[in-house]
Parts: sequence; structure tokens; C-alpha cells
Amino acid sequence: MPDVTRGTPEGGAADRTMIRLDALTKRYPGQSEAAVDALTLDIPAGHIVTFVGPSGCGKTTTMKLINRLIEPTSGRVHLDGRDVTEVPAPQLRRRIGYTIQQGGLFPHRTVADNIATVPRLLGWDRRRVGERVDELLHLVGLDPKTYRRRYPKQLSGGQQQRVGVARALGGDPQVMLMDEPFGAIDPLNREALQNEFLRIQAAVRKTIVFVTHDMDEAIKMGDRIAIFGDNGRVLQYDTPERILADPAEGFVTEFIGSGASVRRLSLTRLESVVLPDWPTVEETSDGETLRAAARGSDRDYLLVLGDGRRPVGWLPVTGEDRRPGERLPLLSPLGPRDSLFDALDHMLTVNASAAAVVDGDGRYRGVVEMDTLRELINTRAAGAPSSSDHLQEA
Ligand SMILES: Nc1ncnc2c1ncn2[C@@H]1O[C@H](COP(=O)(O)OP(=O)(O)OP(=O)(O)O)[C@@H](O)[C@H]1O
Repeated sequence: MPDVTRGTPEGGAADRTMIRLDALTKRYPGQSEAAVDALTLDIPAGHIVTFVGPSGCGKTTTMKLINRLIEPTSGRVHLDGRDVTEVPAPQLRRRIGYTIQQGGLFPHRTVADNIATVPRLLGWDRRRVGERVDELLHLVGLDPKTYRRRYPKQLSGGQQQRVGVARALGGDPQVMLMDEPFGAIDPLNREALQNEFLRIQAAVRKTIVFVTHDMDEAIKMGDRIAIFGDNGRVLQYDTPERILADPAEGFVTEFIGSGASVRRLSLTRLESVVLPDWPTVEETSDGETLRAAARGSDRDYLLVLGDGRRPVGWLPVTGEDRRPGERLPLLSPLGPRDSLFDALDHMLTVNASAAAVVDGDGRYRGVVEMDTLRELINTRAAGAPSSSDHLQEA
């Protein structure tokens, strides 16, 4: 098998390797097959790597090998350049935060005591521990006054998960291992937690290994994705963009599913694409100017710009003689941080074939068309580079 797991997938400047798995193998007693088989993988500092794959493929076992909850049959784990077997286990676990499904909180300890677990192990004084607990509750979006003294059973699943994240961050670890942290959360709250967690990560920049069953979550959360096949083997390790654009044969293609080309749209932000120009008119234009603009364009709609070049409506062009019709309202234009997928979603929601895009100040920037998105989906699905000359990545 080619070595898919070494080095930097982007081929750019190398990030420091925080976790290095070297031919790591785990065979549980009495099992004929290895749960993890000669796994070799470099995890760069300050990034999220998602492990995704079918049930039983060795994701959890790999996590437990990293923080030495279990010992390997053979192979090595290096943390920040040092073999983990040379680091005493308690010290190691203080450097590695661990969250599991449903938060894994101690049921008979309050929220504050749960979060304080590692800071106390580290011997911090009471005041520093108390401050850290409040700081972390703030960070995960829970009001310390309300939640500090509650017990886990007095929290919703999502709140327990937040406390689980706060507890894992307690001792300011270098590394976080998160084993399906949002697995038991309903889809809406799950999305909120994912967004919240990405916001936290932008501030704390930990090295994170994030296990999930869900390819969409792997794409959203991962700077890189390791796709596991059976027996703890990694079939592909790369950025979400590359995996979606060029999935390894067979299993990976199947695992990603037929929605890959649509999913890729969600990876491209509007701020990074060059948008085609569109015929526009000013809100204050007189009738003659509007008629001239309608005749001079081959589009079925003109975009109306108001004060400060803000898109405010669409002007349909009708009839053989191309007359401007009644202005239609434009509710909310798309912004620079929206993705091509958001554009598609927006057009499907408002039943339109085009959507106006603005810059960060709300000024008109261009228009995305449904036809262009359709073309992108089709060319990407066919595996060909996009031939669209309407919408180029900047
Ligand atoms: N303590 C154990 N003793 C024996 N076999 C085990 C043990 N723990 C896990 N296994 C086996 O090792 C394999 C890998 O398990 P692991 O929990 O790492 O998979 P996983 O990818 O995390 O699965 P899931 O997505 O279902 O959590 C499985 O076949 C499992 O049955």
C-alpha cells in the first residue's frame, strides 16, 4: 500500500508534527484480526484531524493508544517528538484532554468539580481553579452562576457535551482527543455545538483528533481527514477539499457517497470566487434609463441597487420589446462568508435562478447563477476539472 499518511497533504510549508503514529498495531487478546494494523500517521500541531470510518474500524482504539489508556502490541506513538512510553501516564493524560460521547462526566460531581478535575490534579490553588472553571464555562457558552453548582443529570445532552469540552480543556492540554463528542446530540444542536467548537478552536488552536461516523461532520470539523477502512488501516489522509475532489478508489468513494460534488460547494466561500458581472440599474434611475438598460441586456432580470450600491430588488424584463416590469423585492443578499452551498440553498428556498452577493460592507459584488452551480456539480461529479468560465476560484 502506498504511504498516504506522511508529510503535509497540501504540500505546503510543513506544520510541526504534534502526534506521530509509527506502525502502530493493537491486537486485543483472543482476537485473530488486529484492531489497529501498522497505522502510520502524522498529526500537525494546532489543527483538527478527523478520524472517520465504519463501526469497529479501530478509531477509538487509536485514541486510547495515543493517551495510553491501552498499550500497543507493537509500534510507537510520539507526542511532540517524545515517545509516549517515556512519559509517566498521569503526566501524559494531563497534556491530553479526552472527551467521549455524552460528555463522560462524573455523575456525582457538580459541573464545577468536573471541570476542576485536571486543574486540581495539577495542584492549582483554589482561587486559580475557580477562575479557570468560570473562564471555561464562559468559553463554552454556559453562564457560570447558573451552571457551576448543577449536577450532570440537571443538564441537557448538549450542555453536558459543552461541560465535557470544558473539562477536557481544564488543564490547558496541548492535545484534545474527542471521541464522537457530538454523536448523541440532535442535528440542530449538533450544528450549533460544531460551530461553537470551531469558534473555540480558532481561539485556542489545540491539536485535536476528532472521531466521527459522519462524513459531513468530518468535512466540517477537519482541517484534515483520515478515512479508516477495516482493521485500523487508513485509506486516505488529506484535506477535505482533496478527498472530495479526488477520493481514493472504491471504499472511500462509496463512503463519501454520491453527494460529494454537492458537498464540495460547501467548502468554497463566496469571498474566494470571482463572480460574473450582472446588469444593474440604480434605484433612482428614470424610466428611459431603465428601458435602455433592459434593451441593452440579454438577461431576464436587472439587479436594482440602492444607496451605497446595496442590492434592493430585481427588475424583470418582459416581452419581445424587452420592457422593464414591476420591481421584485430582494430580501437578503449573500455575504462573503457564505459558501456556494449556501447560495444553492438560498436559491432553492426563494425559488430563484440567481442570487446577489455583497461584500462585507453590504455593497454589490456580483451574482451567482443556478446554472453555474449546476455546471460545477456536474463537472465535479464527472471527475473533470470545472470548465465553468462564469465562476472561477480567485
Ligand atoms: N477491549 C476489547 N477487547 C477485544 N476487542 C476489542 C476491544 N475493544 C475493541 N475491540 C475490537 O477492536 C475493533 C476496533 O474497535 P474500536 O472501538 O477501536 O472501533 P471504532 O472504530 O471506534 O468503532 P465505533 O465507531 O463503533 O466506536 C473492533 O472489532 C472491536 O470489536
